[in-house]
Amino acid sequence: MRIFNTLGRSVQDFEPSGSTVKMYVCGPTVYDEVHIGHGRTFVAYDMMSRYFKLKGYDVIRVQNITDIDDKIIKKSNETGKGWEEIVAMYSNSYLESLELLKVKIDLHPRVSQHVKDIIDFVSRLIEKGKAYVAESGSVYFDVDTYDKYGELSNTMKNLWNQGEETIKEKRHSYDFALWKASKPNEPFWESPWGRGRPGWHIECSTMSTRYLGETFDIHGGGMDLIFPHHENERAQSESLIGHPWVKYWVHTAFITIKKEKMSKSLGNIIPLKDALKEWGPSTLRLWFLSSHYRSNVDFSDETMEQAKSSIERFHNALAILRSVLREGNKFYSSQDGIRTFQKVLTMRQRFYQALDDDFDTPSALASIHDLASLIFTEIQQERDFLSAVTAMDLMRDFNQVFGVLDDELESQGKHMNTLVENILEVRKNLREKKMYEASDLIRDALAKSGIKIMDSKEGSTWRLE
Ligand SMILES: Nc1ncnc2c1ncn2[C@@H]1O[C@H](COP(=O)(O)OP(=O)(O)OP(=O)(O)O)[C@@H](O)[C@H]1O
Ligand SMILES: [Zn+2]
Repeated sequence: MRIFNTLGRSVQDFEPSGSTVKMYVCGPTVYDEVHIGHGRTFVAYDMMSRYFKLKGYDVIRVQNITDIDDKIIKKSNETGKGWEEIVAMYSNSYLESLELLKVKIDLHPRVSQHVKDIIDFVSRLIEKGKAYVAESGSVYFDVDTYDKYGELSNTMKNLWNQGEETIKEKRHSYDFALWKASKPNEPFWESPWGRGRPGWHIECSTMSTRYLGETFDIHGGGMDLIFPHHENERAQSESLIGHPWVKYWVHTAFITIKKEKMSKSLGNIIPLKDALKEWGPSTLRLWFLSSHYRSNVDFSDETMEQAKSSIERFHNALAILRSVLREGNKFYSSQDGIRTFQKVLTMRQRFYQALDDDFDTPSALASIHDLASLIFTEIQQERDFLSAVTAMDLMRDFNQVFGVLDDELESQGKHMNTLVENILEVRKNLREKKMYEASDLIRDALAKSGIKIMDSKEGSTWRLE
């Protein structure tokens, strides 16, 4: 498997640190409704984690909720509602939307519940001489102490201007806040440096390390987060732990509207909740995954309609497969059936190769459209068990990663055994009928897909090559 790593800007072999892939993705700041731009990013990481599972890895996925932030305080002042009320309202709505969208996340840590951990993180950075306390009681990270600064985002720190307000008390204009001294009428927490609240970047360093350990495999978010958010996270985390922190930095491109990023602050959003009501989770997910996660996608009703009709097409194909499997001649295959079976195996290979190549979902989807075409023609006419059972298996794999068909079709990642056992039954049957040529064709087709069959007097066994 290969994956694009923003650190190094290249597609690299994916080698997680163990059998569990550990992922952390930056979640939303809950001061407004999440929109389909967020949804796209969350579904992209969901697709990745589903594919890892299909490949046999365990996955632990953490996505934070930013519930302390300037924008939340601003909204609270504007509306007269307490910040807790705002946070409760929008985080509930966010979690409901994720559930409807079938996005599975193991942990949703909140900043407000980790202030102690954050204070501890900041204190240790101060002890190590990487951060300093300013006159106001704010604490800043001393960027000059981290010599890899700028490596992730290709940014020159000197060009980073954070506004005049805090520059006076900072050693360098590019130092960033780890802890912000509170102003009147702002929520605050007690700390060794006086009353204040965490800066933005420190929350992700603290919570990811707390739940995933000192190194983990994937850190994700939208491309807008590469700088300064992820650059700063990396600087403070590696300064504390003293070794490389994240193996693969993965970033998603945007949903745009009239070519402009969909954004709460620009006011051009389609709330995820509304989109779910209008199109339903399957159409939305398929629409998100119809483009590569690193390409921007402009919203249009037309492409959404296309996604909707693709889902119908897949359901029709499934209905045919189910009827062939119900009434078909079980564990038997004709010459034509074997030829069709070979085609299905080629599509299966294309599907996996596409996803192995930096999660190329558009190409993977193209192979499933080809499969549907094959189901509507050859498989429907031949009604052959072997090709139908193999096609059904590929539809299951597709659904496990894309999550757009019936839930009952979700496979558990281990069903490969059942598929090969079924195919071996077909071969056994053909061999008993002395149809050795057909049986050899099946063996050769499987070998091309990396499944080696070993025949002996006791029967046939198999292994993955
Ligand atoms: N239009 C978009 N398309 C894809 N991903 C997005 C989009 N907008 C935000 N994201 C991603 O969603 C996650 C949560 O975002 P967050 O709440 O921090 O958004 P934000 O950038 O503050 O939102 P906004 O820009 O709408 O104010 C981040 O990983 C962010 O990069
Ligand atoms: Zn973050």
